[in-house]
Amino acid sequence: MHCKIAIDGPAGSGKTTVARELAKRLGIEYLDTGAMYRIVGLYLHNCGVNPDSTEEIEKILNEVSIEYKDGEYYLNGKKIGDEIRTAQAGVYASQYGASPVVRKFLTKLQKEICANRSIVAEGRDIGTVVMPDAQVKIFLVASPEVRAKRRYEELKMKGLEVSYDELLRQIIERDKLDSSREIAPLVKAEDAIEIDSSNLSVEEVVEKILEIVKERCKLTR
Ligand SMILES: Nc1ncnc2c1ncn2[C@@H]1O[C@H](COP(=O)(O)OP(=O)(O)O)[C@@H](O)[C@H]1O
Ligand SMILES: Nc1ccn([C@@H]2O[C@H](COP(=O)(O)OP(=O)(O)O)[C@@H](O)[C@H]2O)c(=O)n1
Repeated sequence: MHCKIAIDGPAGSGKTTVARELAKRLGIEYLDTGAMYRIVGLYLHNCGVNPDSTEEIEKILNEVSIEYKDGEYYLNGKKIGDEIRTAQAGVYASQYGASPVVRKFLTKLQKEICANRSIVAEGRDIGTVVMPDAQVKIFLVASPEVRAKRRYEELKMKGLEVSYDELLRQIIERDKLDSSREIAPLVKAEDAIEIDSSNLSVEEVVEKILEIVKERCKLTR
């Protein structure tokens, strides 16, 4: 039986770090759905598409192909790099991620990737929309200040010029956008287990989730 693990939560709560480590230890696939929203958001922004225009978005997405191979993403055959990891790309992902057309396009792809395999998928609507039948659903949270500090350290390490205050403002704005949008909002799934990582190390979060996985997925590792 496949083991499906959904990790949802706001920006900087630790989803990517924890999901990657879990997938590695369990020897199963991993999917970062946020990267897909960043790819589409950045592309639509660069095409000058109005986030509110369904027609314009539909027209562009009809000519877009996104592939996911061995943990790498390709947009129209071109491998995606760190250009999607900027704070601004996260803002575009949020802006265009509120469009029903973008969500339909990406959710279909995400469901195809998650089908018929054990996988750890992370994002905002995995436990509610992409993998509602996941045996393990985690809602990973942390205070906005802790999340902004983590994102600040992360981007600084990448050599990017960032301001903590600006990151905090963007994180609070994205939280609001993500949780208040009409379609597939960031909400805790009824059967999700909430974990606050504000005062936990990565290892402590991973261990907590592994315990739940072993119980629900009957995995030995
Ligand atoms: N529990 C934690 N304690 C300290 N730092 C963390 C923790 N979880 C994640 N981080 C760090 O915070 C930054 C953001 O984590 P990330 O996994 O990208 O969050 P998300 O995917 O939820 O946006 C990364 O640099 C990561 O190493
Ligand atoms: N399943 C998902 C994943 C991301 N997103 C959107 O994409 C944005 C960027 O997602 P991300 O996971 O890369 O962002 P971080 O949490 O890493 O900052 C989020 O703020 C959401 O607006 C979404 O709507 N649904």
